[in-house]
Amino acid sequence: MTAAPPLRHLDGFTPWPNTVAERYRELGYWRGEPLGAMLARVARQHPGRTALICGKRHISYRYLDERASQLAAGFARLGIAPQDRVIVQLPNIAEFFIACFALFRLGAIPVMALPAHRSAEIGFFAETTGATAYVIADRHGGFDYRTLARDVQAHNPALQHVVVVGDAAEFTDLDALYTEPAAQANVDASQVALMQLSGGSTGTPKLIPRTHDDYLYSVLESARICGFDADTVYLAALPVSHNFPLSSPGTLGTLCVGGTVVLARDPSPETAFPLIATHQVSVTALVPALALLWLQAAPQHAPLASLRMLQVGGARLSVEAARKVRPLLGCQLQQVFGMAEGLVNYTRAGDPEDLVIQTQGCPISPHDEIRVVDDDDIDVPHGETGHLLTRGPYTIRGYYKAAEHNARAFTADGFYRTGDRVRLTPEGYLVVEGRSKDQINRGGEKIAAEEVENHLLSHPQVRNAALVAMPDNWLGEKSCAFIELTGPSETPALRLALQLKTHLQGRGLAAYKIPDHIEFVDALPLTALGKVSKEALRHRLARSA
Ligand SMILES: O=C(O)c1cccc(O)c1O
Repeated sequence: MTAAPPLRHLDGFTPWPNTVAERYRELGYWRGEPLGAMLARVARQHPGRTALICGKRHISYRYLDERASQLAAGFARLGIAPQDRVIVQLPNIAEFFIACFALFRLGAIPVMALPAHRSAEIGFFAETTGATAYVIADRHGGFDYRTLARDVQAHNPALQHVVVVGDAAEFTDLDALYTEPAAQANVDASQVALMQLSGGSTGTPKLIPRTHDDYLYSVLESARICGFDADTVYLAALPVSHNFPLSSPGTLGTLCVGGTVVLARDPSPETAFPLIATHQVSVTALVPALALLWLQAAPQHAPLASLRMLQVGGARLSVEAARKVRPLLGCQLQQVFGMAEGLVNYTRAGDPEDLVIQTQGCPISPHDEIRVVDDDDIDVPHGETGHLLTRGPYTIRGYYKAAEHNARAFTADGFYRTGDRVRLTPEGYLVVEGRSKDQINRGGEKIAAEEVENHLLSHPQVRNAALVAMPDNWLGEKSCAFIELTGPSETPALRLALQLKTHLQGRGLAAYKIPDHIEFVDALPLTALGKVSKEALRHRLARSA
């Protein structure tokens, strides 16, 4: 016998301090079970049960487990090795799970891109992670991802393999990769399993490394808190790579207890309601904007009799909308306040109606540490509003390869500065009152203001730009860019605004980040310190609304 080599963490990953990690293990939170092994275990328990429903395909646990192993062997043959990063950008189809579990089994690391991402985002992920492969569907939502892959590959020679579900063109056909499984890799559960994406507030997106141990703990505990079991039928309506539908408890939370995941191609009532009826869906998750759409559509449709619970998260749900969930959809509401960096809060079954409607729930774990502080990091009295700081068994200690940013985003003793402003109720539930980070939450899609401003500044006619949130009845917030030009322009404002949007598109920015509204100003208002006053700009928007 040779001794196991000493554990080496991925470069750019910040581990928990050893003593803290030991405590999480002693408590049984970190089980040492990699995500790939979790699937194998559930498949042994429930081989014949349906794991996934994707269109007409019903995929059993046995089949999912086999396909994941076969694809892992195929990925290994391509040369994908443990800890290699692989960008996964797939719609809600079964291959997302087969590919992710294949990578988990190899100890390779899926980077969870969203279908909406374009060359600016994917190029950044490729560059930052040094990914060697990129998994896409040929087309989805009227967009050809192979075109995007060509573009990204041309700029990132390390990205050797593009693996395609569907018509592969010159690339590798995912279906051709299934191979007889070889010996399984030995995956250490304390290693990075996947990378999630931060909504962020900085000039470039941030990547969030999550380990098998911490992610599975959050998923298993979420499943327990939310009452998921083998009879749960979960409808994945939101994009499955997003942290909420992936892990809170989401699709992984369903799969870890032997339930069934129904995949919806899109979250519209027209698509989702028939799926709920046909497959007797018992629970699903939405962002508030979609919940409003469902509430509006419900009276025109047959009752969603099987639906037991609707989870709403990603942005603040209004009290008025929250009150309508039971009368109009006939199910229980659960508020979910979470973040891909870790901390997730749920309202609980059996909570008084008021807590469910008025709060965003309480943390998963008794070992989630919560602080509510003022601008000087001093704790405010219980019940007062302040900045939310947190650390715990599934909250990261650092973004991937971001030492400089990490020094600001975390306290010296490892608390993550969430950028959310909250207060605690007497019961210890959180109420989100706002945020201190420079971000726009557009119906659950987070936009980092600085990122968009940088892209705007690349236009030759733009001297300065400021992106701020604009209240919107439907999405909660939309984005408005205030622009100071380099000089007088001959072009009419409307035409210039369109040119700026086209410019951003041309830079490969995801559509949700393109400003909804553009206003030209002679000079951006400044604070006493000479910084652009976003406060003044927001005021201006409120006045003109
Ligand atoms: O990122 C989020 O908004 C989010 C919301 C609910 C639950 C989660 O896990 C999340 O990451």
